[in-house]
Amino acid sequence: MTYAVKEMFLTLQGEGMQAGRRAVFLRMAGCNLWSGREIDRPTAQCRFCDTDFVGTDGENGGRYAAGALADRAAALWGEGDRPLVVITGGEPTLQLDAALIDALHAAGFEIAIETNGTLPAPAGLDWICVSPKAGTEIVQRRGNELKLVWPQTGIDPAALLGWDFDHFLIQPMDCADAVAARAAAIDYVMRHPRWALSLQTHKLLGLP
Ligand SMILES: C[S@@+](CC[C@H](N)C(=O)[O-])C[C@H]1O[C@@H](n2cnc3c(N)ncnc32)[C@H](O)[C@@H]1O
Ligand SMILES: Nc1nc2[nH]cc(C(=O)O)c2c(=O)[nH]1
Ligand code: SF4
Ligand SMILES: [Mg+2]
Repeated sequence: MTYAVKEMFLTLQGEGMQAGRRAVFLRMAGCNLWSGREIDRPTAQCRFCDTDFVGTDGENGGRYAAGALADRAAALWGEGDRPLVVITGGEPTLQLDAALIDALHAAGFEIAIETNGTLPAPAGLDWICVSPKAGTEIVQRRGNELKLVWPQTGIDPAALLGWDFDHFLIQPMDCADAVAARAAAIDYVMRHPRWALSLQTHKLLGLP
């Protein structure tokens, strides 16, 4: 079994409740809600994606076996305790399995995942962030944080509050009208204080 990796790099977690932590980002190739081709964006299930997850041509990209992938992540982490890997994509649940989780744990990592929630997250993860997309069926209804990109039509945040998450976050959509999206997100949180604002701080900082 090998994993198709778009890119892997060391940065700060930019989003959510763990924002600011040093982390190795492991971006898996491919997604089940969009092909990643611009020509398909208008008809995709998820149309606001800010990420290139096509192919394996990025920094440290390629096809890896579990042990080799964990070794490369550990090399990127280098020295320093509390190593954290954030597995994202694309949609990481298309590929992530027990063998890779075991290899990353054996290398000493805490493992966080960023997922759209349409597929079950495998057992053994240390942090689960689910980011629901309007019009999709979410099967992963428990985790550490639920991070809703806003505004999205066709999804009622109030209906998500019954799910089993510790944190409910609203993240402004990065889009042509990002100023309006930010205002809408602030307005939502001000009127619904069970939600907190999540910013994409890496973009503000010029980090990957
Ligand atoms: C690129 S996705 C990859 C992981 C997974 N496929 C998902 O959607 O959660 C990583 C995170 O970025 C968020 N995101 C994607 N496009 C965005 C945008 N234009 N503005 C704000 N957040 C965005 C997603 O909702 C998700 O929380
Ligand atoms: N720095 C940084 N933080 C992030 N948090 C979630 C990201 C993602 O694309 O999943 C992301 C990302 O792409 N970069
Ligand atoms: S589900 Fe995630 S990776 Fe897939 S298109 Fe949407 S934001 Fe991008
Ligand atoms: Mg990103």
